[in-house]
Amino acid sequence: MAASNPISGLPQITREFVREHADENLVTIHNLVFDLTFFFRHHPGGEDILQEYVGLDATDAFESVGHSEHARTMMLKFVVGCIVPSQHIKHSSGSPFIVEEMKCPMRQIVA
Ligand code: HEM
Repeated sequence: MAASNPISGLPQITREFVREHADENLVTIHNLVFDLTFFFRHHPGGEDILQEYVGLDATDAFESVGHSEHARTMMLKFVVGCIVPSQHIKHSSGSPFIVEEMKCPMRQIVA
C-alpha cells in the first residue's frame, strides 16, 4: 500500500493566528505550523532557542543549523496545521525533503 501523506488535510492557519496564540507554543517552519509544547524540553539544541521563535517563522534559523533528516522526520509529530496559501513564503534555504514533501495542501479547509 502506498504511504499516505501525513500532511494532507491539515487545518489552514494564518500567520496572525500563530503570532497571537504564542501561549500555544506555535512555530512556523516552511509554511507548516508546529506545536512544540511537548518538544521544548527534548530538543537536542536546547529549550531556550526554541522558545525564542514561539509565534514566529523559524525557517531560516532552523535551516542555518543544518538539521538532519532525523530531525525533519521527527518534526512531523508536532505539525498542527499549515499556513494559508496566500501567506506562503518561499524560502531560499531548505532541503528538497522539507520543501517538497512537507508542503501544504492547496485545498482550502474552511469550516
Ligand atoms: C520542530 C522543530 C525542531 C526539531 C524537531 C528539531 C530537532 C533537532 C534535533 C533532532 C537536533 C539534533 C541534531 C540533528 O539531528 O539535526 C537539533 C539540534 C539543534 N537545533 Fe533543532 N529542532 C527544531 C527546531 C529548531 C529551531 C527553530 C532552532 C533555532 C535555531 C533549532 C536549533 C538547534 C540547534 C542550535 C541545535 C544544536 C546543533 C548542534 O549542537 O550541533 N532547532 N534539533
